[in-house]
Amino acid sequence: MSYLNKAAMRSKTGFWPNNRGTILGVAAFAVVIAIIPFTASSSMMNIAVFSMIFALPAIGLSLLMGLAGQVSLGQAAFFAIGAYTHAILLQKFEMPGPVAAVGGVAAAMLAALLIGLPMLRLRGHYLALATLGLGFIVMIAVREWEFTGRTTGIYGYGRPEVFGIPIDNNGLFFWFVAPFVLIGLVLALNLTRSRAGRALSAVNDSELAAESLGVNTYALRVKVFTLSAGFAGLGGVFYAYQVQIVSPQVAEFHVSVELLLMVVLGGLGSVWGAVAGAFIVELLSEGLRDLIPAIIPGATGEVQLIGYGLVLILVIILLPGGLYQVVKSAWAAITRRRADASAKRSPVIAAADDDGSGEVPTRAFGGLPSETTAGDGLDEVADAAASDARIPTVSTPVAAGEPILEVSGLTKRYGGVVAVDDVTLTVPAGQIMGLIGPNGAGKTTCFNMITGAIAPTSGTVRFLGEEIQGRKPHVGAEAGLTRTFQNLQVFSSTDVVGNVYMGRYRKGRAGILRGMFGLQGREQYAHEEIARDILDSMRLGDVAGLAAGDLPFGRQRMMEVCRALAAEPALLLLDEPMAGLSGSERELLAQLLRSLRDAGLTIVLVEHDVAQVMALADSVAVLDDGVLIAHGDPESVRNDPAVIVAYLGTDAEEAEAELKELEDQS
Ligand SMILES: Nc1ncnc2c1ncn2[C@@H]1O[C@H](COP(=O)(O)OP(=O)(O)OP(=O)(O)O)[C@@H](O)[C@H]1O
Repeated sequence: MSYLNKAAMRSKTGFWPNNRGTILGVAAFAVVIAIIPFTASSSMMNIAVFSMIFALPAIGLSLLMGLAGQVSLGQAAFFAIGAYTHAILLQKFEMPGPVAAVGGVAAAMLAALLIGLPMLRLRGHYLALATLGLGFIVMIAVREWEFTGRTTGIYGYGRPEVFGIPIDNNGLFFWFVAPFVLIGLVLALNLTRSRAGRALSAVNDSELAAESLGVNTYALRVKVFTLSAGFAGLGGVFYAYQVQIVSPQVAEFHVSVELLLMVVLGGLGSVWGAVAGAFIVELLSEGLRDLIPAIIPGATGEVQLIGYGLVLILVIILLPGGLYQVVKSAWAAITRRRADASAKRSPVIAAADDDGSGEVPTRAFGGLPSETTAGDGLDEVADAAASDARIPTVSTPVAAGEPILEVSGLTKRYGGVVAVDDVTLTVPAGQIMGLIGPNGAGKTTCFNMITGAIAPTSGTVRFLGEEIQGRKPHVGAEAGLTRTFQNLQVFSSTDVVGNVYMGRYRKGRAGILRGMFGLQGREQYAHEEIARDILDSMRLGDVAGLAAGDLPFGRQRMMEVCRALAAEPALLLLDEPMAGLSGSERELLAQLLRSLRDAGLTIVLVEHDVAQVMALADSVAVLDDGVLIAHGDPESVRNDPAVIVAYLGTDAEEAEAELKELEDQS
């Protein structure tokens, strides 16, 4: 099910989540929060307060791990920085509570920014290692530094007051912290559904594809890491208030493990899961505190870590998706049962469930079942498409015939292999250029260098007059250079329309803040409409709501083309877009490409179907062993002896006959 809920987006923009289920969930949570202090015992109240406090860093960690795909093993460091800064500002500088609290959150965010700026440039697990290191540094620093009170810590700064009322019991403190958790939860939920949140999910699925649609992955990750630390810092502020003493214990490794456990137990990628995880781990921690000394006499707090470790291992093995997955599966089972029941009642739906599986195709328009295999029913729709296909908007920043892409001396070496050797080419605007060559000729490497997926060994790439070689793919994408991939790069965590919606990224403006405050509903809705229109134009409207990973290969390829077109590119690089398509799908795509070219779009087409390239392209460039051996109009390239020999590895006359035969066959 797509996050993009049209009706909800039409009706609502603003702070509160724009999804009925979420609003109900938040309202129910608010009611539970209101009731707990009246019903819980004093020991349960204590657990509830700490659950609320730790829910804040857990929400932050859930955003970082679930959304941005980055692991932090030192969330406790930011929690501790928040707690210490708050306590120091209160006690040593006698600042008012709210100012000290803002200082605590700001200090945690600043520390994250300083760590994140260098670390998030690196790929892999560097952030996890850096945050682990930071955790130890913070713990040792506060333990050794006179200013932070060494092992004794900071204390004697008094309890908070709200409108003159001292917050001096667990019930009041629970209500004091609860609104912040509730607001934090709503902000985080809004973020997961926002343009920025969806971009982060896309980055998790395929960083290359997301970058190629204009997503600056580095900047987004730094922002989410900083935001995540802000949540941790706020948790630290409340912790300092609640325990009334901030000592080095707060920065210990086991606090980071506890937070990690909350997020994993709740379910990575689910903000609700992080909050539920906080309650469960606090209960578990209380249970282990009693259980472990009973099993192992004389056991200390360190042994409790073993308990956490065991639970973490068990969850990863038995419940890799955490509680979130359990709830999701249960909900899916309930809705399936409901669908079964209504199918029995409705003869129309029963007829649609023709395989008797009980699974009725979703969004089945125009009589096509949604899970068609490549080619099923497409012959007719391809014919229909010939007359009524709507053309996605294209941008035409330069006049037809003017150079839009200039590649000069482009070279890529991998050790002794020269994948691309001194290629110089100019692509004029408003034309289709075919880039062909035998396997391993260097076509994809050329695309990768032009788009920034890899840096050239030497040479320049100018797009719209700007040199972009060696820059990250989002730089070219922002300027209107979009591509598809030979090896499909599907955003499998979302549905088909969600994939194409991501193509609209460069046309959107809403950032993380607007996303968190839900101030982008209209923009999101408009982009979803465009995404659906593009899917319709490629006859994929019937599968818009399906999980992208469930589509047959050919339709995934078409979806990638739709996604690239959604970006309204000025230059579109297509890497073997016809591979795996049925005959009718190829025809539909060829037709679309012609129409797009006529509308002003410049296209570079890498394709093994030589006949299609010759029929479609205004000019053809031929690579062989990384060297550009021919470039010109299709007819002259077709008859170029060097091309014939390179392609077929035989003498020119024989090769020409073979080529003709191949073309006839295809
Ligand atoms: N990362 C890499 N490391 C080493 N060699 C590479 C790397 N990537 C590509 N190559 C080599 O560079 C050459 C060009 O590869 P490339 O994938 O660009 O060719 P291609 O024309 O796209 O081929 P195909 O039509 O089969 O997709 C090949 O010899 C390939 O083995």
